Amino acid sequence: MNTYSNTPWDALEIGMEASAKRLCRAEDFLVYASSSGNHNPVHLPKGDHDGDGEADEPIAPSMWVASLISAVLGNQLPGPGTLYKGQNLRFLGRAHAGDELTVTIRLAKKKPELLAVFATTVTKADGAPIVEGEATVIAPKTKLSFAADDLPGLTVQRHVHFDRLLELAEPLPALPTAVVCPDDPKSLGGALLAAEHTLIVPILVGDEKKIRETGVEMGVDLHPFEIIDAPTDSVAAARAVQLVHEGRAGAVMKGHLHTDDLLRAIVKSDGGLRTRRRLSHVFCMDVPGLDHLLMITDAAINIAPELHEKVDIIQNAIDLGRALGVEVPKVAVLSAVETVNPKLPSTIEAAALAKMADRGQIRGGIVDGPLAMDNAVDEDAARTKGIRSLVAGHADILMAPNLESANMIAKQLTFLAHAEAGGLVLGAKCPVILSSRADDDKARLASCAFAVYAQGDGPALRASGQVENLSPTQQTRLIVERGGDKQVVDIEANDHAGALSAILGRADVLFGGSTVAGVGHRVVHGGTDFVAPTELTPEVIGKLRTLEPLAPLHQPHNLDCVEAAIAAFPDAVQIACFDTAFHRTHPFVNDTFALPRKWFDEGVRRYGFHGLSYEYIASEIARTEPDLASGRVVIAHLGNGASMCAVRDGLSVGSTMGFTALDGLPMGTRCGQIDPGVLLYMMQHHGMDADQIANLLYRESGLKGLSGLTHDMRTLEQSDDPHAREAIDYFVFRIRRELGGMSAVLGGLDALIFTGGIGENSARIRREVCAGQ
Ligand SMILES: Nc1ncnc2c1ncn2[C@@H]1O[C@H](COP(=O)(O)OP(=O)(O)O)[C@@H](O)[C@H]1O
Ligand SMILES: CC(=O)OP(=O)(O)O
Repeated sequence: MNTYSNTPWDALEIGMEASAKRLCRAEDFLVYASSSGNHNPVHLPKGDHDGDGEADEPIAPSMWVASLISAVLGNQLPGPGTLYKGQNLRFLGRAHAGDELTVTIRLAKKKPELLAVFATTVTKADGAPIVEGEATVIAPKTKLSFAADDLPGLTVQRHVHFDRLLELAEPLPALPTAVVCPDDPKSLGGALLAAEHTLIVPILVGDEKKIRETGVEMGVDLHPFEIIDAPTDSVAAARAVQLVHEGRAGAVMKGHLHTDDLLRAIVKSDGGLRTRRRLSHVFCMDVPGLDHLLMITDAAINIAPELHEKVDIIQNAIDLGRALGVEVPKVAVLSAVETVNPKLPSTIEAAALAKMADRGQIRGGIVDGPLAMDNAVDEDAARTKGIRSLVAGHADILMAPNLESANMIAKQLTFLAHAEAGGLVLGAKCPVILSSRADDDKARLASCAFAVYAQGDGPALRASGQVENLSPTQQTRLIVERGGDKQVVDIEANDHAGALSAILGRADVLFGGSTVAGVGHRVVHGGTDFVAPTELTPEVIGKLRTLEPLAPLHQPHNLDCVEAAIAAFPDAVQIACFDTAFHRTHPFVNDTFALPRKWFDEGVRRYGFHGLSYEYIASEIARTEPDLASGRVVIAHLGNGASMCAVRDGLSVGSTMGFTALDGLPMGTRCGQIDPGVLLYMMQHHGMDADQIANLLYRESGLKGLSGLTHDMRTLEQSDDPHAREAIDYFVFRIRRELGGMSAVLGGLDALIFTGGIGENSARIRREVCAGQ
């Protein structure tokens, strides 16, 4: 508590000084406007000072700045008991929100009858004075002190989080949205308002006559909008669902129809928008005074969810939180108390949910419970109760025990704490915007903005491409895909540096006008040192170069590209993501060779590769097949390089590739698993040196070596040559053998997933691998 005491008139001495610093905040200007009644827009956030239609930065009201002088006089010198007699002011400059101001007063004169005259100045951080003047005060006669914290707190009813999200969402691509039955002014107005703010492109689905009549009644022009005539509510809902299937809509918005009618079309098992996730509703609330968004779930759909349903409800909310920019959302599973009590079933479920999250059954956030409302959102309450938790006091998401309690929390916040609420239904193939008749414009816009975030997968892909046939004997080609349009361009390039410069040459055509802020690189080998994405400094590049002998087909080219990209974009941040990193959760038995220990310690171990591919697949499993996220999964990445990975609970527990990307499955030109005795034989009986053996194993073996024809699976599949057939048979045989071994390691198998050029495209290989399984 701040206690101030004064200096009575008798003790004041000429030259005495006091000062205070104060950061100007937009809230201060709002409080001033409210208490003084001065609503001059130049002092208000978002005010338009010059009438050009654009919001200007608010200017601190001069009398508010001057009031800071009175604070120093009243609190410090002379302090409590001081009364103004007069103050003259000269305003020399202006302050804005964000400026730090320093107020200084200096006693210039003492006069009879307790009068004291102070020179007063207010300066900005750069020392420039913005106010100068002189204060004459009646100083206190006797010693006094007071406690500042005795004042009541003030909360300004602003919704800064929504304002910020809307500002950030408006420049994003507008989301094509099927608006179902917008045939009353509220729902049509909400859709048109969101379109005006470039959040959605509405497709109006419903009774066309009624929609047009509503447009006339509201005096709005509906020409720019597509209207799809659907005579009844249920036909309109079904048509909206169809628009999503056709890829024409990325969200559905409820208009003037019963929520049940809309949801019935969405959850329809045949042709609806169901995923394996349960549908749930999330309220996102901007609560005045709270420094972050607060999400509450489920206040609208699941009445009394059971444990497994709560898993989906939490996961939906975490996914939305992440889409809204909360990196690791903190989830408080609420009950009436924060200890597990068998008489309160919600406490037992909360504890189970927290444990499930620890074990990876809920992902992407931190889940803790049971927590009571006070210690979920208030740090002091959590501290007082001695709760040690990353969530307590800081919850982003409140998971309520049931619909009634969630609904009450959300409504209390809206109507008692003046929160603004937007909401979405999640868990379907696309977000469903459910606004309520009570929503104001900001709430409606926020719900649409949430849908834009929920539907966007972070940064948008503007173009992709690859270089093919990088060899002196073939015509090298650059293939670029952009918005469904594919272009194939012949390029002059014999090596990776040439290929990269061809790519960079196109970058300007593709992204003209944009600057490159960052470049992400796949780097195959991270060794023991690099287990997470790492910025590529000269020192890091040096260390990665030492790993080139362990991945001669990849590492040197990866690093050549890094250096070419640094030269092309010197100001961009360059990040390496490692193929080995995902496998660092392997148990020792997978990673070691049965060699003397010193070799393991020196880094001679099974690293495993294709980790970026496996990590992506694992994240997609969690997103699209949550039931499998904690399952036993084998992923077969079958491309020119080929390997398999055993995944349990989303983590790699084994890989067929080893110290180098040679081991395991046979590949396009690599041998895969081989008896090391073969290499000794080659050295001892054929006099082959390391380079010759490396060339044989990396470039002349695998499908190419066995078939004697080509490394390319497409050509082998079309060939009648028996050696081609045998090469494919060997490929399939080794995959099946590894699959058996991995299933044993996992203690069973819940799913086998294929990826890579062969895995994705060759139905024949998939069929032969799975035959009889
Ligand atoms: N339709 C297809 N049928 C069979 N194999 C295919 C098909 N399309 C691509 N492939 C094979 O995929 C392999 C290349 O896989 P890919 O993952 O693109 O390569 P990389 O490992 O070099 O990234 C080649 O053997 C190619 O023949
Ligand atoms: C590690 C590896 O083999 O990679 P790729 O499949 O790209 O050759």
